Amino acid sequence: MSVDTTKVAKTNATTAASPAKPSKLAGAATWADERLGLGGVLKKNIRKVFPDHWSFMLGEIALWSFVVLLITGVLLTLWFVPSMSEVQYQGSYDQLRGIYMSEAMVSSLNISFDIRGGLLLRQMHHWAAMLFIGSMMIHLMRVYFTGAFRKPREVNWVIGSLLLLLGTLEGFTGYSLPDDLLSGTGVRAADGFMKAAPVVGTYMSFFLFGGEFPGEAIIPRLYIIHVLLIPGLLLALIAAHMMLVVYHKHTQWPGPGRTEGNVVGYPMLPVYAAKAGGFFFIVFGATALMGGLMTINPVWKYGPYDPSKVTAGSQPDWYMGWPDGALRIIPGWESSFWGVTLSWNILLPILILPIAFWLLVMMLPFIEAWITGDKREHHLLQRPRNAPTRTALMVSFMTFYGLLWAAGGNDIIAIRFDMSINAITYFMRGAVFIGPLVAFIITRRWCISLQRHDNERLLHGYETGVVSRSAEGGFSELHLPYSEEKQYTLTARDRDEILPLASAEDANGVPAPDGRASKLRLKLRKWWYGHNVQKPTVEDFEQAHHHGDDHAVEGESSKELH
Ligand code: HEM
Ligand code: HEM
Repeated sequence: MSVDTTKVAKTNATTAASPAKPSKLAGAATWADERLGLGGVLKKNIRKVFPDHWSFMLGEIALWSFVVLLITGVLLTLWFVPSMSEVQYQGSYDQLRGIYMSEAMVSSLNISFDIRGGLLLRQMHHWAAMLFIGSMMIHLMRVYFTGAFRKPREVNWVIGSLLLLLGTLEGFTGYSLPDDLLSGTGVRAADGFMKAAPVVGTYMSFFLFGGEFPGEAIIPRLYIIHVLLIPGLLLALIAAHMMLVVYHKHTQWPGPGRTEGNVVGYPMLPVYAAKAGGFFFIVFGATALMGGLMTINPVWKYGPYDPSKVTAGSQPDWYMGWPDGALRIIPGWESSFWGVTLSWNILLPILILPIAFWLLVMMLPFIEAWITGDKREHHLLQRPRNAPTRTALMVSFMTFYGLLWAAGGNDIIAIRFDMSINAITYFMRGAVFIGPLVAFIITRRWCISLQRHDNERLLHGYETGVVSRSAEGGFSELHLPYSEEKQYTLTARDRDEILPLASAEDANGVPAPDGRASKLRLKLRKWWYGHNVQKPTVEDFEQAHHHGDDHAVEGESSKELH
């Protein structure tokens, strides 16, 4: 383990360089350095220290699954034909031979049945897409739950939110490409959603489809968006995301020797590069295994897109499920103005809700900072229990998302559990509002009890399970103190402070222009920290250890308490 003691703010401070050995490699390096100035950049970063924790692996899974997507995607372009011209299928899949379909669908079938390793590639590409979006979401939660989005990492959070949006769009354009029944159903739904937009809707649809739906232009257009436009944007944003991780330095968990001003971990070279590089092969191997063993998107079963067939028995990829759920449970609200119908039942769940929810998630770091007034830099992570309101907020978002997602499968729930689809719809209409509220209350209380539990153990030691009987006949359980290291780690956190606001009035009693906002802010600030439990003071420790605590066994108190 190395400790990087440079101040975090001075992230790019250079260290003294050792003279390079004169060798062929050094000659080449000097040649490149003199022209590109890479030496300085490398010197700064090659020994950069990266802290270690299993949860930091989630961002890496997103990164490496993106690389797998790039590799498999580029290979797929060798055989995929993005054309809607109708041809007769003559390939080796018996059941569809002789049927007319688009060249795109024919090429997808050929990739699946006639090109050696083609099905593996398609399935690896699709599984990698699942892994990419899934790991990105779990990574988002880890960053949020541990407070890693706080100053100075807000911009990286915003970049991450853009990545999430673009990744979802990339997935949608991807599974629209093979032009099978699932693709067509999805694209047709997108056409309907667009047309629900007031005034510009029909124009947008005509613009995208190059005329009336479906036309002959949509697959080539989606293809360019899928293989060029969005991957280019993703690549640029991921590069910026990584550069910011290096620039800010990675956050770390508190522990002995770790402060807000240093980073404890392994150097980039050789340790971290080897670990991360090796991890790429694990992600690649896992995707290959899934692609090789598990069917995904069997386009041959659905057949080519046919507007007269309403259902393919197919579902969109899971990350599209939640707006679909909102669409399924919203009442059929519509209003008419001057002969124009506004379809709220589509506008709200598909256009307004996802954008509003995404904006809210993107703004979370700024909302929290506005409420708490905390302007400090944070490089030490927080345990979720030590930020009860924040943790509860994300759990309520997850509940909202999960319930809408379940509503997206209302037909499957109805069939599998032999239930009335109307009953499920009515239940979900209430549950999406009540569920998140209940989840919020339970999580917050849960976190606060966990905080109490921590304090209890810090002050009175942990239960050993050893019960002893006193001379008087009473029973008591032996408690032992935590190790000094653990005590330090548990108490290495700030006290929550409800910072005062600037006065709502000036010296002459004139109310400040944002007086109302300030009052609201103060109320929210008090609510945010609610009943949080603060870490014990030195006095608490002394009292617990020396004044009649039956359970506590003499132990060391943390010397790091403030
Ligand atoms: C974040 C990145 C990406 C995601 C999430 C993604 C997602 C998808 C998905 C879900 C499919 C449908 C696969 C299927 O038919 O089962 C697909 C198909 C395809 N993707 Fe991607 N993709 C990504 C990047 C790329 C890149 C970079 C390329 C090429 C440069 C590419 C090329 C293709 C091609 C050619 C197909 C059609 C293959 C076929 O279905 O037969 N993809 N993509
Ligand atoms: C294409 C998708 C993404 C990739 C490839 C990616 C990759 C990474 C990697 C490798 C790290 C460092 C290791 C780690 O902490 O896991 C990281 C850190 C970070 N990511 Fe992402 N990420 C992605 C999406 C997101 C999203 C959706 C968010 C949030 C909205 C986000 C916010 C952050 C933040 C704030 C950090 C710094 C965390 C810290 O220093 O503790 N990322 N990302």
